[in-house]
Amino acid sequence: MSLSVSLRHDFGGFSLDVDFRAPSGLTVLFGRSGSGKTSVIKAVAGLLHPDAGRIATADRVLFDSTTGRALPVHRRRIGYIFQEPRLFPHLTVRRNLTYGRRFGPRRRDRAEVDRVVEILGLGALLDRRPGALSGGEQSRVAIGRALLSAPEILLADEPLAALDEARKAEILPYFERLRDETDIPILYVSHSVEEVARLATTVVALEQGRVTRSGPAVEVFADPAFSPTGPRDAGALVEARILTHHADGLTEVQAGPARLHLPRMPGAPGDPLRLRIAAQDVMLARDAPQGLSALNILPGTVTAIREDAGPGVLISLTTPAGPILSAITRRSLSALRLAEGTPCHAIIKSVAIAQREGPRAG
Ligand SMILES: Nc1ncnc2c1ncn2[C@@H]1O[C@H](COP(=O)(O)OP(=O)(O)OP(=O)(O)O)[C@@H](O)[C@H]1O
Repeated sequence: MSLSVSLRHDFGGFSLDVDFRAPSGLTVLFGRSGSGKTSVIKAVAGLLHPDAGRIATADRVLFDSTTGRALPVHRRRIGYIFQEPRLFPHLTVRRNLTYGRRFGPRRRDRAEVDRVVEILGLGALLDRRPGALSGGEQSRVAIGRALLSAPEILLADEPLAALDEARKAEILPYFERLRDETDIPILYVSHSVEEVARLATTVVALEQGRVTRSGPAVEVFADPAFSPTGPRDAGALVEARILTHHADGLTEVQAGPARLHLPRMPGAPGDPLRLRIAAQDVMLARDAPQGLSALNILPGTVTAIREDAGPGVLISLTTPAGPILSAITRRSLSALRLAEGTPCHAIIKSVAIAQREGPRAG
């Protein structure tokens, strides 16, 4: 299932003109405050009538300005997760979850409730009222309620913004499970690079009402032109799987045909990991280095160079582990005579690799 969004709208002082596809998985609408993220979400939900455009899933048109079709909000089959949980304080968790839906005693209904309760780890909370839940638990109930509205699309507008770091860490794994275990497209608004790096299957970057970059998260993060908070924070994403935990405290992972060593990670052999390798933590060498303390050395080829004002440059390279970014100085760029197509070696300090894609919740 996928969602395609094409819309134009003029607010007077601000205009929105976007065109993107959200395949199944989690698509992060990413951008600064005022870039138009919420307006896009509202248009998909039916709360904003764009001047022109078309919004459709594979089998349903929600809005089409050329035919005049505009499904009302309640017929769009959308689950909406807000920043605030907005639960009914006088109802139990169970009744909050099923509110507004006629859940009968049918086996299928019960199985659906059970599945959502399991995914979100709500089993022990069902008879409590929201007042007796932590902020993170309330958020999980709100996510469950959105899922149980049988949505074809899930919209989440900065769902973690109101939570502290500990609560965010508690909820993130549940979004990972939703992404991996449901096949509805999830449109997720965020301006946090960490959330995007961790959750996004697809990234749609917005600036002043326009899409500046969109595509699979791994490709977008490997683009040296995509450094939303400046080159200092640039970093590539690498998809990997745990191979072995070694006795000396290192975990060995497989990334494509390459193997990397990282500080011990929780998780079992076979578990997937998404690694973020900061460009600042990757050095480059023309020849295969010898006698270095760094454990991870990958052969690569330069694919793009971004030079801005200032002493730093960002280099993108293809490696067997996937695309990697490296931040080096302009001086090193000329000393190493790097250009597109130059073969070189990326040296990654093992401690530079962070961010586990789990732990599995529930
Ligand atoms: N109904 C409206 N009338 C006029 N201008 C509007 C309206 N709704 C939004 N805008 C303007 O459109 C721009 C984008 O707003 P939007 O809420 O979509 O941004 P955002 O990226 O979600 O921002 P934030 O991260 O702060 O929530 C802003 O400049 C806002 O002032």
